[in-house]
Amino acid sequence: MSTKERKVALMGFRSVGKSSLTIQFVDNQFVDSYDPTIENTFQKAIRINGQDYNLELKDTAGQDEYSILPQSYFMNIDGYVLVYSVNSFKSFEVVKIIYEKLLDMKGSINRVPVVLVGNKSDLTLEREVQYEDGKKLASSWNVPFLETSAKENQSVAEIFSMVMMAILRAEGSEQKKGGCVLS
Ligand SMILES: Nc1nc2c(ncn2[C@@H]2O[C@H](COP(=O)(O)OP(=O)(O)OP(=O)(O)O)[C@@H](O)[C@H]2O)c(=O)[nH]1
Repeated sequence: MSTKERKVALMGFRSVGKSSLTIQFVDNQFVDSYDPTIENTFQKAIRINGQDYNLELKDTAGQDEYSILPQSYFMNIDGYVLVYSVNSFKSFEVVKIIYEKLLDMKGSINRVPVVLVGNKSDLTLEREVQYEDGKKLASSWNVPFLETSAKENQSVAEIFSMVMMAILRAEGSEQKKGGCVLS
């Protein structure tokens, strides 16, 4: 079977760990230093239910509540990973604003595959956003939710299998049987 292409953008406030999650997933590495992203694209081969995909990941520059999102964040993107960090209430507020902007741009958000991610779950003493708050927000959007740690490689691969499953569901091509297998 031939390889298919899907494109996913990671969005969220500055320094929530978008690059770290991407690099952990693509290269199995965690870098402690902080280097703000302008924009980066990564590729990863992924297999879901026996089908090979080339997943293109667009690691965007961090946004804030005032950011005007460029057209390129909406064109040709199949799904979105919206990231906040559990030690930043501000980043949780910003992710809500980004979602609203996506909704405005995409129109029919119900068909736009989104996964909500609360990263830096290892920072237990600095936590400002509770698991339940993330869960509630995701439920109100009707999207999957995960808490992750790029640092400890907790639930990182799951983000990308979840977004792929959401994309396939939206396309109506999800296979009814069999689990989701990453390789
Ligand atoms: N403790 C902890 N630190 C993390 C985690 N993920 C990222 N970091 C750190 O947080 C800082 C920012 O991470 P980045 O991955 O650069 O964040 P970003 O969202 O890509 O940032 P922008 O490029 O500004 O949008 C870095 O110092 C990372 O090492 C995590 O899961 N746990």
